[in-house]
Order: sequence, then structure tokens, then C-alpha cells
Amino acid sequence: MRLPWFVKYRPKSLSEVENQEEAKSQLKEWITSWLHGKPGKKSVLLYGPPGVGKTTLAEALARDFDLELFELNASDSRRLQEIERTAKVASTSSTLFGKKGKLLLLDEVDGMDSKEDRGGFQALLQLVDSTDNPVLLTANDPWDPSMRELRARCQLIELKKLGKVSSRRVLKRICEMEKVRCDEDALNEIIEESEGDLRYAINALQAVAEGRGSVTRQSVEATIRKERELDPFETLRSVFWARYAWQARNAVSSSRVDYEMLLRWFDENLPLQFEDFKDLSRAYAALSRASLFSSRARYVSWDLLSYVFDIMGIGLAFAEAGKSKPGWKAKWRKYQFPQYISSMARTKSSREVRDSLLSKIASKTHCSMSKVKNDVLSTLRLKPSKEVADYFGLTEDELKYLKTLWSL
Ligand SMILES: Nc1ncnc2c1ncn2[C@@H]1O[C@H](COP(=O)(O)OP(=O)(O)OP(=O)(O)O)[C@@H](O)[C@H]1O
Repeated sequence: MRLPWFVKYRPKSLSEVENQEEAKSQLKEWITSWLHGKPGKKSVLLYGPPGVGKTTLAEALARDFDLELFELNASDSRRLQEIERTAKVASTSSTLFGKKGKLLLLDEVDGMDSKEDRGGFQALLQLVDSTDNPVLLTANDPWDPSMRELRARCQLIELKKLGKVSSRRVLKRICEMEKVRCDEDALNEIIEESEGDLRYAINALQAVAEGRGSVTRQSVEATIRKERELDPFETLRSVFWARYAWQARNAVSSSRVDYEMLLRWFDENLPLQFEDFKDLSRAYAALSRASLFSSRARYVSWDLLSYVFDIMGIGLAFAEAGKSKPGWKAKWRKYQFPQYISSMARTKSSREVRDSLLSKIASKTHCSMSKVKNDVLSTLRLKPSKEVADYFGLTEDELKYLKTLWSL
């Protein structure tokens, strides 16, 4: 299996990490103080925008200082038992392979909900205070109020957005290793688009270069535009044809179609995509979880949206068991419009109908239109009957809209 380039070319040592000189020297100082038994703060919170090298730096630090890395990924770190178990294993087990010590890495702690997962968050605070091993936390946004208690306990180290010169150096090196010819203005375009996110830049380079062998400004523009303007049919195809998890996730998260509508598109088309019953049932299991997280995201925390993308994209892309076998080939399918949307489209200008329905109910119930939309229609589910139509003065189209919602 071919690796994504951002994984293949991830720096192995601190010296290969571009740009972040200040952060590197602070990290080295901190880990040296641990190795001498006198750390100032026991934990470091490494923060900065996505794709600037937080995880990469942590891994390179462990390698350079010959430390065994215990890593908890974002979803694990939300679970109390996982945090406690990892901390315990790290503090009690002896190091493997003659390593000098251990380093605990908890990625994306700002994804934790300190209110929702109070137990997990308390365990994290406890770990940060009383750890026997150096702990590195990473976050995109450490200034969120929920991070206050963590901030106070950690040494803060900032990673800056990567400059254009550094990004260019990394991309050029990859082009050399992959023997890809890349025009200067094509590189400029990728770097401009990436806004300092090297993971995005490397992914874009790979997406353009693969299958072409050279990268021109036109091919970059076409790929980036295509990525931005994926239509639903294209999104479906990109997910079902994806060979890597990141491709599937990108297809969903960069789609122009919003994620709730995408759930309907997938729902309609899964039976067309999957012939095997077990594949189909795995796909529906993933879709129902994605749908669950989509409503939780709305009512609990928008952070959960990232699971919708993961489960919808990656879960559906790899529901087909045969995909992991050699010789697997993507099958072309003719996808269809979701019934729900086409029935709505048949009622003339459905948006107008919906809005006038909302405003009629809102004025009778003394609520805002958004309250009616979120609570009255989706949760309380107003039953479409003649009495309801008379009471609210609904037109035939508005009643039909209500009936469609009711049947979902
Ligand atoms: N400073 C850097 N020098 C060289 N390569 C880098 C650097 N920063 C990022 N990269 C490349 O980009 C990829 C993504 O970096 P990494 O996962 O460390 O970012 P991150 O800051 O942890 O992002 P996120 O917050 O989204 O997890 C790496 O695998 C590596 O290939």
C-alpha cells in the first residue's frame, strides 16, 4: 500500500523539523531537565495551528532522546480509563529495548470536553500534576476557556505557522525524492492555498502529482478547484473509491454539500454501492453512528463534528471487506438523488415553503423561527393533521412539507 506523503516524509529527528527553532530548543531544555530529575513543569502544552508539526515534534523528540513514546490519540484521550491506564502502564512498566525513559503524548487535548467528560478531564489534570514521566499535550487552541486549568499546570510552547520558505523547502525535497517535476508557480499556488498548514500542502502536492508525474499551475488549480467544488455525486464516488483514510475524510469534509445532506445522499445510495449484505450492514452501521454524532454535535458540542466526518468518510469508504484484498477495483455506479430531496424539490421552491411554515408556527407559538426549526419541528415533531393546518393557517404546500418531515 502506498503511504500518504505526509506520513512517508515525516521528519525523523528534531534537526529535520523545519522552522520551529524556538520551540525545539525549549523542548530540548525541558526534556533534559526531566532526565536530570528536576523538571520545572512536569508537562508541556505544545500548541499551534493544524499541520505545523506538533505531533511530528513530539515523535522526533522521543527519537532524539531515545525515549519510549506512549501515545494516546484524540479519541482515546476522551476516555477516563484510557488516560488512567496509559499513565499507569507508563509509570510502572520498565522501558523496552534499552530506552532511556518514557514520554507520554496526548494529542489534541482541546478536543476534550471538560464539562461533558468531567471524569476524563480530571484524570488528565491529575496526570499532568503527578506524572512520573514527561507528558506532552498538543492543542490547536489553548486559549479556549475550558483549557484554563490545563494551561496553568503546563509549560506552554508555541509552534508558529510555517513560513513560505520552509514550506517550499519541504515540498521541493519531496518532489526530488519522488522524482516529480514541479513548476515554481505551481508550488507557489499550493503554498498560498495551504496557509502554513504543511499537511494540507503535502496532500495537495500528492493529489496533483500522482498519476501525472509532473505538477503545473493548471493542474494545481484544477485539483484545488475540483476539491472545493465537489458535487454530491463526486463526493460519493471519492469516498467509495478512496484508498486511504485521509482521502475519504477529505472528500467528506471538503464537500460543498453540507454534512446533514450528505448523510441523506449516502443513505439513499448505500444499497446501490454495496452488493454484499455484510458490507452493506457495516456501511449502515457507520452511517447510523455518523448520524448519531451529527445530532450530538448540534446539541452537545460542535467538536463532535469531526467524528461525523471520520465515521461518514472513513467508515463508509472501508465498509467493503474486499477493498483490503489485492486486485480490488473501484466499481462505477450510477448514484441517485435522495427521495427526500426530490420530493421536496417537487414542491415549488421548498425553501420558501419551509420559511413561511416556520414563520407561521413561530408567530402563533411566540418563538423564534430557529427555535421552531430545532425544537418544534425536529424534536416535538408537530403532527401534520387538518387541525394543525387550520390552527396555523397552513397552505397545502406547507402541510405537505410538514408531512415529509413527519415521515422521516
Ligand atoms: N515543521 C515541519 N517540518 C517538516 N515537516 C513538517 C513540519 N510540520 C509538519 N510537517 C509535515 O506535515 C505533517 C503533519 O504534521 P503534524 O501531524 O505534526 O501536524 P500537527 O501540528 O500535529 O497537526 P494537527 O494539529 O492537525 O494534528 C507531518 O507528517 C510532516 O510530514
